[in-house]
Amino acid sequence: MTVLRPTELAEDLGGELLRWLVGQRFFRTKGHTATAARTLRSSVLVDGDPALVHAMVSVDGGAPYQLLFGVRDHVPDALAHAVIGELDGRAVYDAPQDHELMGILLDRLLAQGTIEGLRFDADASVAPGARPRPVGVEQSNTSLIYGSAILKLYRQPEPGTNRDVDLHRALAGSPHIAAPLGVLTDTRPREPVVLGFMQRFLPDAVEGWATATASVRDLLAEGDLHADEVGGDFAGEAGRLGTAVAEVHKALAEATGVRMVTEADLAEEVAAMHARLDVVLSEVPALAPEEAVLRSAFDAVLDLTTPVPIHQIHGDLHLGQVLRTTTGWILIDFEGEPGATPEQRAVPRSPLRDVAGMLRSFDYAAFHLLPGNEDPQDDRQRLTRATEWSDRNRAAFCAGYAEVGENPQDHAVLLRALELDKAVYEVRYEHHNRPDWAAIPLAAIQRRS
Ligand SMILES: Nc1ncnc2c1ncn2[C@@H]1O[C@H](COP(=O)(O)OP(=O)(O)O)[C@@H](O)[C@H]1O
Ligand SMILES: O=P(O)(O)O[C@H]1O[C@H](CO)[C@@H](O[C@H]2O[C@H](CO)[C@@H](O)[C@H](O)[C@H]2O)[C@H](O)[C@H]1O
Repeated sequence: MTVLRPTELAEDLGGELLRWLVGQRFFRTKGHTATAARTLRSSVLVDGDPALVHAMVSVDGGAPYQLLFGVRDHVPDALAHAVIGELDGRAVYDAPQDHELMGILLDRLLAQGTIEGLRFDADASVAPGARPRPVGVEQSNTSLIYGSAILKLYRQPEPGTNRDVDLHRALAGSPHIAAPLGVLTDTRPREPVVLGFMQRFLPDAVEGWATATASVRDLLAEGDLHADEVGGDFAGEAGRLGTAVAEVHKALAEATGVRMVTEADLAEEVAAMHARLDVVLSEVPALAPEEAVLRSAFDAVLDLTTPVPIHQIHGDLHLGQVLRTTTGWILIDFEGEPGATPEQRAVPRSPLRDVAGMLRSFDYAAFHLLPGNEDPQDDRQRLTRATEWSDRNRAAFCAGYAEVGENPQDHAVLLRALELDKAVYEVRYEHHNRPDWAAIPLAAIQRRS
């Protein structure tokens, strides 16, 4: 049985596909109307009922998205929510949600190596026959768990080398990463595109955000106790996390090279901070009162005289990018700064940028339960406790980091500028994605500026 017209599946689905796409978390151009989808490349990976079509689809001429379409005569109830549209009486749906098709896909790739231009290079330990399940957490790409392995399908993969894969390989052997197991590549374009990355799945892993926010909830529930008195105190974990991040930085510096920052690097960094602020100010007027203080915090970096090393870093570090396992902290997702071009992501940066990202995350964890509280008395008490939690864990993280690397607090001017720059980024992110949370980074800027 052949599948509809795979080379024009996106065009044939038309408005139905665009409506579905704009509602997906991986759709990057939020706030814009999508008007036309074009199939750049497609392959039929499974033919029959169900069928599986892999397609690279560009929306309004932008960088293509990796889409996997399932096609069935009758969609079972369990997949009804994944349906995108209907063509010639057959339902077309988001195939990563179909464990039957995703299981067949892995088996085919493992058996043949390359199928319709898609090549899977996998470690011998990846066994066929596993049926996947979804990760079940919010994410920017789409990951599937196949027994002891997890496969991340990049939804908007870039041509050329893939930073996530490269840095995991550079860190091979580190106890703070999940071991790389395989790479799925689209070999058809002149410059191959990494479509997927398989890693060891850590079944005992809990996201840092979940463990940190559980601790905050404990504290806020016990209004009369201090952060160091409640059972769920997080400071020990924050310290160990700081040490793990410093160890990853040390390994990255050794594996990818390190040099001292120059005046030109600093000037470029500061110019980028101002440019980001310009954009956010034009979109979020509530930030305007903080403009002068922010700009002077950024400019202070130009006068730095203490030497600062720069090298490849994680680039997007926050509590959602670290997993606590029974053997310690693991860092995941080395794709780098969100929204940046591959060239910008490849630029060596100060490891303090990652530290700043994590400090911002402690602040988020501490304050995310506060907005919307209507009792002003209660508000003051909870605000005090949240501030205490944030200060305690930020300090513990830096102390843990200083056991291996330089003490981040010895670089107060740069750290402050990087943290404020991250908060400015977050104001925009929240404004577009979670307006109820925009108050969290805004309040942080007001407190720290
Ligand atoms: N090796 C792993 N073991 C266990 N869970 C993992 C692993 N890698 C990722 N996860 C889970 O999948 C989620 C998404 O992974 P991530 O690489 O951050 O994807 P994305 O780039 O789509 O955000 C993580 O937050 C975590 O819950
Ligand atoms: O999912 P990504 O890694 O691409 O990151 C984006 O989404 C994050 C939210 O999931 C967002 O992070 C912000 O909120 C977190 C709490 O949900 C907090 O821990 C982070 O510190 C804060 O920056 C991130 O900014 C955005 O790029």
